[in-house]
Amino acid sequence: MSWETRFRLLRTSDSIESSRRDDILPTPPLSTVVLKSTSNPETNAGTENAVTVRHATVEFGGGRRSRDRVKAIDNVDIPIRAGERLALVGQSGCGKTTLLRVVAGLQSLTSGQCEHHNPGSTSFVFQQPALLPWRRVIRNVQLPLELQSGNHNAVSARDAATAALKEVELSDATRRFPYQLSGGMKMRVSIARALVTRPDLLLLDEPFAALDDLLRTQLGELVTRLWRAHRFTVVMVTHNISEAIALSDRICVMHDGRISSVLENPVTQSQRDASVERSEDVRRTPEFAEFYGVVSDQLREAAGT
Ligand SMILES: Nc1ncnc2c1ncn2[C@@H]1O[C@H](COP(=O)(O)OP(=O)(O)OP(=O)(O)O)[C@@H](O)[C@H]1O
Repeated sequence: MSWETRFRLLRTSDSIESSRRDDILPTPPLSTVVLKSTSNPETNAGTENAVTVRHATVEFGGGRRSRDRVKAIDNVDIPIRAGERLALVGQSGCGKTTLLRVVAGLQSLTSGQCEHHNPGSTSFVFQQPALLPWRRVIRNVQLPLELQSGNHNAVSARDAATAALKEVELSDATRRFPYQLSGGMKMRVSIARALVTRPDLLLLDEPFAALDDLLRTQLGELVTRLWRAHRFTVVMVTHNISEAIALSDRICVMHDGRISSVLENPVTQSQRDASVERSEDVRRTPEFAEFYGVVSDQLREAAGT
């Protein structure tokens, strides 16, 4: 089955399919997933939500033996506002990645709904950049557009890839192969590849976890700059509280498959329209320290420690 066909098979779980998408796409090797979206004015009335997750439950494994079944997420309700940056935090195994995969349309639900309200595309950035080693940087970035159009030599795709690489400050590396790049450069290529389709929704699954602190901060600032420029909706999984505070508008604390609290982030809200570029400046503010304490307390409370 060609990648193009596989991508067409992926779609949002408006009415949830029972077929396992995992069977279609065992480990997505690309960071970009294009989704068809639905628009339902009734369910989005009076709101500006990009996605609404309702009573979402995902159960894995066990067959008929209920004791072997795992509820990765359990009756989760979360509206994701258009243009916001939502961070998912919580202990390992609490269901963050599963929820993100549900939003991406990569994970079918056992029950409940995930509805995308606005037409547009969704891009996914994984922890591993997963670049195709035989393709030069520019052709890696072009790939989602080629898959969308079926045209492998479109000048427009090359132009869009060139522009996306400029945005991530990699104009000098367009002709290189992935093996010629550092870890941070590979991640920037992955971000450029995610942005080249001009997504409405950007999903990040611990994208910087494998990188050192400085690089992590710089890439976080890059994502903030890109978000300011394009105002797409961002949902990000992270284990790092500082990163969640620096890069989100709301923080969703999860525990044991459930959402235990959703916190409005006062730090980025006060900085939202200010031109604070260096996240170190944000991290030094008293608001940051105070909110860090609030998020830590919520995580501890959720875990009962
Ligand atoms: N494909 C699967 N088959 C069986 N169980 C799964 C599968 N995927 C996830 N799980 C289980 O579902 C639960 C939630 O997993 P998930 O990966 O969503 O957690 P997480 O919060 O992202 O964890 P981490 O922070 O360690 O990445 C865990 O108990 C996990 O073992």
